This record gives sequence, structure tokens and C-alpha cells, in this order.
Amino acid sequence: MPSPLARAAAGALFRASFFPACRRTWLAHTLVARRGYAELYSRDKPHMNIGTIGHVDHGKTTLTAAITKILAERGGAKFTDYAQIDKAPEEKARGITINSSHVEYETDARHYGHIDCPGHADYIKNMITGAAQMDGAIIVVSATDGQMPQTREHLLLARQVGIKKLVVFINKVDQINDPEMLELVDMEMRDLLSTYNFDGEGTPIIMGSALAALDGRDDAIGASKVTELVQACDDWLDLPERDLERPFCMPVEDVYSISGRGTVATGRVERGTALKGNEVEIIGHGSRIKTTLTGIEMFHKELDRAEAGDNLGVLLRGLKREQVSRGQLVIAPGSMKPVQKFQAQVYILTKDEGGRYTPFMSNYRPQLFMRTGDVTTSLSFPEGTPDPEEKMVMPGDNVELVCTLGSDLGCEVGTRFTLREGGRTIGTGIVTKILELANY
Ligand SMILES: Nc1nc2c(ncn2[C@@H]2O[C@H](COP(=O)(O)OP(=O)(O)OP(=O)(O)O)[C@@H](O)[C@H]2O)c(=O)[nH]1
Ligand SMILES: [Mg+2]
Repeated sequence: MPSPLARAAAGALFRASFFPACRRTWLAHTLVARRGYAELYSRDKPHMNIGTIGHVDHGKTTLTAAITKILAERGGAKFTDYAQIDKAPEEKARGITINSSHVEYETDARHYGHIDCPGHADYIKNMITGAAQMDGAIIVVSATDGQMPQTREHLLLARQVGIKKLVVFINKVDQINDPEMLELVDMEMRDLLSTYNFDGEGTPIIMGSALAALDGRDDAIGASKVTELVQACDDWLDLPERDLERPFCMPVEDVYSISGRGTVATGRVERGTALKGNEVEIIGHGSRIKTTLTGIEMFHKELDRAEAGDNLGVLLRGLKREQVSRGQLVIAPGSMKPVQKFQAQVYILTKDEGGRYTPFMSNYRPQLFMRTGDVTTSLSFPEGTPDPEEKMVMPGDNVELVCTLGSDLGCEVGTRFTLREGGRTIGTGIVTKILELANY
């Protein structure tokens, strides 16, 4: 055992000879540590929004609680118990009150935002309004009931709002003794998935008991199945397309004329990137003009590149101020078309949500707001609707409607909009089918 003095001397020698290297290592460690800390907040893992959908009482909330419990044990979540999820905090989302509960958790690969709603009506509204904006979903089916009407309705809506892939959790298997029964539910679900244009063959179907996982019993159908489910989400559900990679689109908010330079359109880039010198197209409100981005400016500084999320001004070659207006889109040429008429899935707000008190009929004309634009629209029922002249839409309804626009707007399947009348929002929808392009 060396004496303390000898140890101190050795330590001093060590520090003297290695100090620069140690210091470098220390610095490197500190940076790594700092970066690690910062990464925690900047969410270095790819983020994805998912949620539990499915028929009433099939176990969506129990499963949500179970996922946070199992991942909390791995350090990837804060356990959120059933009561906390189901207490349905009222949230103001896009001016519409939505009852929903968001939880978050992490796997090794991803960070998930997860939405669970307290009731069927809230799911419908959430999916249409985009308050949830799910990129993928877990559909929960009770093994005791098999698929039920809301299983089908949620699948259809999931498809319509653009969810491409799902993972199935067949729940409550603790109540089933007959393995053939489970096989049947599995087969039925694969058929149903295919009916709604999901991949019936490839979709992972996990069978377990959310309640067992939550109660910490029967590992074989409990915790281990929830772990399998989360792994299936990581493996099967695709990350949302990065906005930077899609074609450039900037909705015009304002237009200025700058003497000696030309016309500048301002707005927030919704998606994609564009370089100074790129050709762009301006569409909507009766025009479709090709031009060149001769300048890009943000906070009075020149940029070479505009990116999704940027709030900026673009200088447009050879255009007069009158040729550009709010509501038009500056896009990568040909990436979107000006539309005159489309079909949409629309949710009509109830009077408690600030919507109408009374029903409306075909040819009702509210104002339609889409991105920065607003135009009048006439609403009618899709072709094939029986007795369209007699049909009424009630506040609280979820309906397919045809919107004929007073002036064309650039849009595509999946674009969201709201309907307003006399200064209040009366409905919200998502484009499901383009019926007629602008005639120019
Ligand atoms: N036996 C058994 N019961 C379960 C299981 N999972 C959930 N339950 C029970 O089923 C009932 C409904 O569960 P919830 O999680 O509230 O169902 P939900 O789908 O969220 O229901 P809504 O939000 O009303 O549509 C509760 O009584 C749960 O305890 C399970 O794996 N096995
Ligand atoms: Mg629930």
C-alpha cells in the first residue's frame, strides 16, 4: 500500500503529464454531456403521433395506461394511470374544444405522442379536425366481441384522414379459453383491414391483455405483449414524411411592392425547400403564373434557400402587385392544382362548441377558410345521396359533402379547412376527393 504522500506525488505527476490530454477529454465529456442534455429537449429521436382507436369499451384507455407503465419501467415514459388519461381535460385546439388526452413515451428508436379520447364522438371529431394528427394508430379490438361498428367506422376515418398503417391489438384475451376464437378474430380483422385498403396481410396483430399488463400479472399475455406491441409500432408504422422533402409550398399572406425591386409575397413555408433562382408557380384565385424566385429574405437578411417553417418574403420576377393575392400558393411548378370543387369529410360543430343551433340543407353557403385563403362555398351532398333536397345536416354530424368554391384554391386530398359563418366556426373538414379543377 503506497503512503498517502507517495500517492499524492504520483497523482501530481499524473496530472502534470496528462493534464492537457485530460483536459481535452474532460472538455469532450462535458460537451457530450451538454449535448446529451440538450438532445433531451430537442428530441433527437424522430417524433411520431399515434393513438388508440376502436370500439367503445374495448380497452383503449387501459392499453394506453399499460404502455406508459411498461415503458416507464424502461425509463421511456412517465406512468400515467387510467384515471389521469380518462379525466378528459378540455383543450382548446384550433378554436374548437376537444376532449382528449395526450401522453408521451419513448422507445429506443422513437419519441411518441399518443392520443386517447374518452368517447366515440371525440374520436370522430379529433380525426377530422386534425387535432390529433395521427401519423399511425393502434386499433384495439376486444377478443370477446370481435370487430364492432365503431371498429369499422374508425378504420374508415383513419383511411380518410391519411393514416396509412395501423397495428392491431386484440385485447382481453384473458377472457378467452378457445384458441380458435382468437384465430377467427385475427382472420376477420385482416379481412376488414383489406376492405379499408390497409395491408391486411402484413399488419402486425398482437394478442394480449391490457388489464393484465396494467395490473402486473400474467406476463405472457400482459407486459410481454405490450412490449411486443410497442416494438411492432417501431417496426411497422412509418415515420411521417419530412416536410422538407415534399414539394415547396408557401401560402401567400401578404403582398408588397418594393420600388426598384418588384413584388414581394410573404408567408410561412408550409413544406419543402426552394432555392434563389428556382422556378415557381403561383396558383389560386383565377390564375396560374410561372415565375422565378429572384430573392428570398427573412428578417431583412438575404437567404439562398427557403425551408419549411420559415417565415419569409420572396421576390417574384416580373410580376405586378395586382397579380398576386392572399390565399394563393407559391409552389414548386406542377406540384398542386387549382381546384374548383371537391368532396370532403366534414364535422359540423354543435352549438355548445360554438357552432350552429339549427340544421342546414343542400346549397347552404358558408365561408370556407383554407390556409391563408377564404372563399364562399356552396355545400351539397355527394352524387348518389338519396333525396338530397330533403336531407338535413345537424350540428354534431359527421358527413361527406361536396364543396363548390366561389373562387378556386390550390389544394389536394388531405388538405384541411374550416367553415365559418358570421364570424364563427361552424364546421371543419378535410378534402377526400378532387371533383373539378379550375378551368384555366
Ligand atoms: N378482462 C379484461 N378487461 C379489460 C381488459 N382491458 C380493459 N378491460 C376492461 O374493459 C373496460 C373498458 O376499458 P377501457 O380501457 O375504459 O375501454 P375504452 O376503449 O377506453 O372505452 P371508451 O373510452 O369508453 O371507448 C374496463 O372495465 C377495463 O377494465 C383486459 O385485457 N381484460
Ligand atoms: Mg377510453
